[in-house]
Amino acid sequence: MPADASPATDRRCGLVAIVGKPNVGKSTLLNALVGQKISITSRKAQTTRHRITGIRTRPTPEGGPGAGTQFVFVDTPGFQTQHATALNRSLNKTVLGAVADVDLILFVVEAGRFTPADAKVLSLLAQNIPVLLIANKLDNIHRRADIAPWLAQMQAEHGGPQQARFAEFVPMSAKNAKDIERLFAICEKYLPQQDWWYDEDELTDRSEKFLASETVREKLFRLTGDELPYTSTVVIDKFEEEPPQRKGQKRLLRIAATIVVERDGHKAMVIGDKGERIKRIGTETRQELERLMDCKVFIELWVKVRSGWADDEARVKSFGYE
Ligand SMILES: Nc1nc2c(ncn2[C@@H]2O[C@H](COP(=O)(O)OP(=O)(O)OP(=O)(O)O)[C@@H](O)[C@H]2O)c(=O)[nH]1
Repeated sequence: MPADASPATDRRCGLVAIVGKPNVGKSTLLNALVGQKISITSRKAQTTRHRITGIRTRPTPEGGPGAGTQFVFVDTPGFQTQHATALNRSLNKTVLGAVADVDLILFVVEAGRFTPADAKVLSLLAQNIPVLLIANKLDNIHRRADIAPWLAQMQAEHGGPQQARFAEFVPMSAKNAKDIERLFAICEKYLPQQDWWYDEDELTDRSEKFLASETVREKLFRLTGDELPYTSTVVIDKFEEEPPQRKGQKRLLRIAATIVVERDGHKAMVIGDKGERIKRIGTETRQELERLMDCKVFIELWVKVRSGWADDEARVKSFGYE
């Protein structure tokens, strides 16, 4: 690096979306790329349209001091759901907005398979953004030679000079550390040269609280489907941290959140039959927060109807931890 060059010129930073039909391995890939702990700060101007699910900053010492690439992974809720309605939901404009102006899209399929559902997801992606075809679960293909004809076919159908839909083809396994390294190296060049938006390793209380409300919100919409209006909100009423009681234990977060809806009907929808749905929202939120923040979580969820029903606020369910 020349002596007068600013470190920022050796930095890259950009938004990456991971999309694909359910069960192709998106969460596994995201976890492998981000690592176990999520580093997140408050929203920055550049990303107000996006919900950040993870950030990974990888220094490149050979580029000089401070050089490296920051990958900012954005959430694509509709693409990530485990339910059959996922594709319908993915048509939602909110979801499409989330991948409309990212720098790179990782389009995940299972190696050796390209189904109509995959084609549907692909058709929803903006044309002007580079898309990498991630042929995941390569370890399930026992003879590597078996994958070659399929890749050749994919190249012919989607990668030819007339139809360069995929910028690159990446056969890999999200469970293989070497493949993840290789994927980083491939992705890097698609992110613009600019300074990082986030500190390399920042994690604040405020951001954890933000992450908690975003996670409840995500589970809420994922588990209620299309019917619940996006005007429903989540308010964090309590966010308290207790240090570990003993060595080797994890800290505990006590969280209370209220889901605010507009109508009684929406409240019933959120609560579900015998409280099943809200219980699931709570359980999935707890599991995800425990994984993301490496702690124990105790979460209480309440549902409130916005218009003058404050007194009717019902404690629906509380969840413990072991
Ligand atoms: N053999 C193998 N299995 C994988 C790989 N990646 C993911 N899986 C498995 O595939 C299943 C689905 O993985 P997820 O990461 O939950 O998939 P997803 O696309 O996030 O699924 P949804 O949340 O339903 O959209 C899990 O059982 C994973 O363990 C891989 O590279 N190889």
